[in-house]
Amino acid sequence: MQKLLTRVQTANSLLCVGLDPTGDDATVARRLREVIAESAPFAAAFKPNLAFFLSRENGVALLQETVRSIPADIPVILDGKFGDIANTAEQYARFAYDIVGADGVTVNPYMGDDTIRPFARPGKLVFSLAKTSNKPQHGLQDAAMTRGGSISDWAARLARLVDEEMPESTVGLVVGATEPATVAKLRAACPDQWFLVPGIGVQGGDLSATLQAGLRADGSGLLINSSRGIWQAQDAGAEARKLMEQINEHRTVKHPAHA
Ligand SMILES: O=c1ccn([C@@H]2O[C@H](COP(=O)(O)O)[C@@H](O)[C@H]2O)c(=O)[nH]1
Repeated sequence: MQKLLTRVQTANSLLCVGLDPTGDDATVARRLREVIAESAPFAAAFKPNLAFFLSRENGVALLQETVRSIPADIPVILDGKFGDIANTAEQYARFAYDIVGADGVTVNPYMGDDTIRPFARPGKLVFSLAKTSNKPQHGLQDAAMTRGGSISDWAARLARLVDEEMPESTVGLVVGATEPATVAKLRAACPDQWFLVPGIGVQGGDLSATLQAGLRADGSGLLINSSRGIWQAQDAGAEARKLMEQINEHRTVKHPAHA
């Protein structure tokens, strides 16, 4: 957590650079190096998506090499959406933290509290799926997560669980930029938590509305992810800088004290 806070401050950025590498092996290795080097100055965090590495031979080695090549002061969140019973989750946690060297993970809380607990190690960042960006598919998700009340009740319950049982780690939420109204509800329910926000760019999320809905009073608390938008750009550095600046404009407008 401290690593994230320090990085957000020194880079003055809330941009999370997603690494979803596509292409043949030689292209991918070169492009990963380019994207990381060019976008690092503007990145608050990097988010490699596990699926894009596991789908290649030597994917784990490529992931380890990728994480090693990211500057040590920039947090790496392994997007694995891990979600299984406790003893299995323990194995995933070992993989993410000890084998890959990630600073944080995404988890899928569908199976219950014990899917999250093994990831809650001191200093690690755990982002639990809350409301995902794939809007048309929300029927099942809503049915599961709002069974006992609203999505805000669900988020408040998670925040309580974390406070009481996992105080040594930081648990945030994954909330899609495709539904800014839900971002606002979740921010009201969880005023202090960090939100990891995918869904801008190709998925059509509304960056401006999401920032207005989700920025905390201190102008922080969101990590806005872009994967394909940066990976596919002619100039990954220019794209990352542009996004970082767009995000910061909103921080300035909403929170003049943080200009
Ligand atoms: O709700 C979610 C949770 C995770 N993702 C992941 O984020 C990136 C988004 O990629 P873009 O190319 O910027 O659309 C990708 O790795 C997803 O698996 C998400 O999109 N929505």
